[in-house]
Amino acid sequence: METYILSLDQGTTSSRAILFNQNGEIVHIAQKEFTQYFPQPGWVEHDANEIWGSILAVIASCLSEAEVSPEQITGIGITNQRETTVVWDKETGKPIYNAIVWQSRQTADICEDLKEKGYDSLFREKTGLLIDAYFSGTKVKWILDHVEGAREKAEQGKLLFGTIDTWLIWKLSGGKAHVTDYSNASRTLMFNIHELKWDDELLEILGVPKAMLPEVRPSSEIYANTVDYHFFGQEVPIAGAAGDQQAALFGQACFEEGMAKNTYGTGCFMLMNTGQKAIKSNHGLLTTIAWGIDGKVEYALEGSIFVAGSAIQWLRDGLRMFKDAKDSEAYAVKVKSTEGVYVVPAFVGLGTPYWDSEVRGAVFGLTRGTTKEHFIRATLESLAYQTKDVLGAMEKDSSILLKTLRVDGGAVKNNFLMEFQSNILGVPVERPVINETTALGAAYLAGLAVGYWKNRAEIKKQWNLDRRFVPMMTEEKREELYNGWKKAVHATMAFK
Ligand SMILES: Nc1ncnc2c1ncn2[C@@H]1O[C@H](COP(=O)(O)OP(=O)(O)O)[C@@H](O)[C@H]1O
Ligand SMILES: O=P(O)(O)OC[C@H](O)CO
Repeated sequence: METYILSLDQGTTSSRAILFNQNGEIVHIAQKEFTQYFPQPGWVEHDANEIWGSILAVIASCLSEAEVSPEQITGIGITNQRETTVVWDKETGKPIYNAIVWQSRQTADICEDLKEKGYDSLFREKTGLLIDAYFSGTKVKWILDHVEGAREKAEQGKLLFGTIDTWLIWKLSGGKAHVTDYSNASRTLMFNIHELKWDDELLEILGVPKAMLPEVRPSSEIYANTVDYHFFGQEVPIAGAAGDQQAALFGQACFEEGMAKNTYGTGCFMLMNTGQKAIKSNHGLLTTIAWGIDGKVEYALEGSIFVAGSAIQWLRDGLRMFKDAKDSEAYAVKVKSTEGVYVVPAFVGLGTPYWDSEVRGAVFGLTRGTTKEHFIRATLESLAYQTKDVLGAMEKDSSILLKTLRVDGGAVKNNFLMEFQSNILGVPVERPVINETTALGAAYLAGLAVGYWKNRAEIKKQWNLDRRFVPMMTEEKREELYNGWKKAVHATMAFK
């Protein structure tokens, strides 16, 4: 009987169930989208029960479409949109408010207040993060402040908090396990990443009772079995969990210090493994836990780019320049260069290393000769320049020089972009055969816990190269182009 690992990838817009075999190959994928709620400008919420329903639906369709029975599943790995916050009633299992999504800005005022009180460096020091509405801590506070009677119930231990991994493990185990893993805990603004425990001082400042927090566990471990009715009469071990970006770092087999991956989706998330060292950033990066495994935790530096693939969607839907994102490549290669055109897609501000939420997008260098092709090429190039900005910050903070960059996500199919990325970084860019690195990472974490794979050395061998892009540009050209980008970004930030 063939056996598999089932990976549950709970993302911001859809839930997916992916079956992997022992070679780390995809056997089947099932996917389901769910509702996005925008109750006020800048707010983003999900219905945690709808997410749970979407997970049950994709599990059922994945198994039935692949004709795989539950007893063939050796273990389940979970990976999730990070920071998104759920608070629910321990008795009834009902969420007391919608899940507040990582993108949501509804706690910006709470953050301003904390910053005014001078708490920034304390949070930075202990959690590796910045005080920002992005992270879970102020979202929990918001729910406790806004739902009647919630704080009192939380203090009595009647409410539970969890990021999406915690919520799903709790549901799958029929309420047996209230746990999270180190990588997810490190995104909450409440977890001390050096002492590896919930931080009493920060909890006090945020007004979050400790009783509602999950137990923090390794990323690769059996947390509980599923209750059998979810799996048609079979109990299956839930054996691993990690936040989606950290899971992708694992799925890309970036196990050694200095190895990095960049995911090109709606935005870009770039993570560099820094081993057992938590490196403090002076250049606008986050320090985060990559995973907890083999009795220790390993850390990463992380940079965020808010607009990447969504700039290509803007060309497609906003400017109607083409019908399909993939057409951008054919247009870009019709011209030899952008002829000095730069697009700075700061539609929602700029992330690492600028952290400027007020700035908005701009275009520079237009002439009478500028064509659609130049415009498209310049927009694609902006993804690569932003990635170079992040890498520059990483190299300065870590003193590690990157040898190669591993890439994944929707936009890496664009060969022009990948060639340009390698040229502008001056290092090779490696695209793996399996682009579903997030789900694969979670499968590996679970598989290691149940002995489906022996160790990381075995996993490393399964990483297969699809294509390697090597730099062909001269150092002078690279500098000239990148200097142009830096001038464009600084001019954009000056225009407010
Ligand atoms: N060939 C391509 N060239 C450039 N961008 C692309 C290409 N194919 C997809 N994209 C972009 O990639 C993004 C989708 O990637 P995906 O990893 O699915 O994103 P997410 O997980 O953030 O939803 C879209 O924003 C799309 O515009
Ligand atoms: O769901 P994704 O892939 O957009 O990822 C969201 C990130 O984890 C947010 O930090």
